[in-house]
Amino acid sequence: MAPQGSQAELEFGGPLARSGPARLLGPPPYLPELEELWSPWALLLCLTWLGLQAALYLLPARKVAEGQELKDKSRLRYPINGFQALVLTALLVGLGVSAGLPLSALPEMLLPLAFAATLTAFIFSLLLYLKALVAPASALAPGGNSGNPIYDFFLGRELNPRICSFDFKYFCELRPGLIGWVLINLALLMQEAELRGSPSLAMWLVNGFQLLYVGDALWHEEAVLTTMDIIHDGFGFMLAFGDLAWVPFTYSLQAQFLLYHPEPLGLPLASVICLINAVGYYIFRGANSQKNTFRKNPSDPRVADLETISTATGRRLLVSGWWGMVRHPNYLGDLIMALAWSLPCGVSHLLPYFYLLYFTALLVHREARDEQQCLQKYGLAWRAYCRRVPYRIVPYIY
Ligand SMILES: NC(=O)C1=CN([C@@H]2O[C@H](COP(=O)(O)OP(=O)(O)OC[C@H]3O[C@@H](n4cnc5c(N)ncnc54)[C@H](OP(=O)(O)O)[C@@H]3O)[C@@H](O)[C@H]2O)C=CC1
Ligand SMILES: CC(C)CCC[C@@H](C)[C@H]1CC=C2C3=C(CC[C@@]21C)[C@@]1(C)CC[C@H](O)C[C@@H]1CC3
Repeated sequence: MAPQGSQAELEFGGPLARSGPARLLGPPPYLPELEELWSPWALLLCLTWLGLQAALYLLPARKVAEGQELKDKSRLRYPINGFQALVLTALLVGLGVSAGLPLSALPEMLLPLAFAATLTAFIFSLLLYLKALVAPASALAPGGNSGNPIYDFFLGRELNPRICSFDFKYFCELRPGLIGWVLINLALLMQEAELRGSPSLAMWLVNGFQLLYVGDALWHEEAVLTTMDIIHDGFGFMLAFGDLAWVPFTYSLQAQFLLYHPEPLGLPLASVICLINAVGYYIFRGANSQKNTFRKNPSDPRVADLETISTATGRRLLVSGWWGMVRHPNYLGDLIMALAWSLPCGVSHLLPYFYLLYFTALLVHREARDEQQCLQKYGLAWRAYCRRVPYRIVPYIY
């Protein structure tokens, strides 16, 4: 007869008991069959989600912002209503759940949903590639026009593909993926509550931290207009897949892990993790806001006293404040937050640390690309900045 303790464990873990203890070494317990990946319902759900977010994008916006100047000296206009889309989605989901929408069934569909999102991104990128074949040369991205169809399909030929005022890259960068990510997290939290009686503290922390991150990105939506993704990169498979499939399904890995491997977390450790997230967010937001304020209005009293270097373009570079500490203080804050998102999952497995490792690689690569572009833009002034602020992301280390 099984001991009582193990029966109680089954009651709480229920069907999740199949996942067994988290192991770092050894082969994966099972690999999905092809039939487990494909579901027409998942595709329908994925397209409905995109349709809903597109409809919210088209609603009247509190502000319409102008993008950076393009090759032909024109500027595109972008609606600033991403935060509004997040709030309206939350209201719609809340209404749906109270009317019986089985949100907690979503975690069971993650694999076919991720497959459907990848398929959608692939077909969408093919259409974008075809659209770019008839676009004028001035509309092409500097990097995605090599003539090699596979390379151009991957990196994206057209810089700002649009139909009328609907901007596909700007839409995908922030909305379906980021809002989808917090929705998946919420579904995992709800399923944990159903299975174990209430969500664990670790699950609350991961949900709270990542909701703050997504809310912050949508609140400061205008800042995305100055990122290299919008200004420099074409819209091809890499970004479409990244935005629509990679972000929601891999950025939610910590919450996915916690559902299958509950991690007991005491209040003292939880407080330390909250402090780490708060420090990361403070640096991330402080650095991003300081640069955005300075770029919008260098005489703003919050940045007017900071030391700067002049460049031949007429723009100046900050060399004190956050941007005098390292050359990418915002990346440092982002990485500290990434650590805080993994710590609630304990240290028994590498999977919850996947985001931290991938993100470190992404930011190191991104920093190198940005460095290259700044060197081209600012020449000697950039070299002077690098001498003055020698570290890239982590003071005294890198
Ligand atoms: N979670 C995720 O997956 C990802 C998150 N991110 C986050 O998104 C945010 C935006 O990142 P990203 O677009 O890469 O780059 P940044 O916001 O760091 O912008 C880089 C640009 O800032 C300007 N700049 C650099 N140094 C200075 C200075 N000293 N003074 C004034 N301006 C300066 C330059 O542009 P210019 O001079 O033309 O203004 C440079 O090209 C970051 O917080 C990052 O951590 C980014 C990628 C992925
Ligand atoms: C598929 C590849 C491995 C890489 C794909 C990269 C994309 C996932 C990221 C490229 C730049 C991004 C940015 C963000 C999310 C991830 C992607 C799309 C933010 C929106 C995250 C929130 C921040 O506040 C702003 C970021 C801008 C860049």
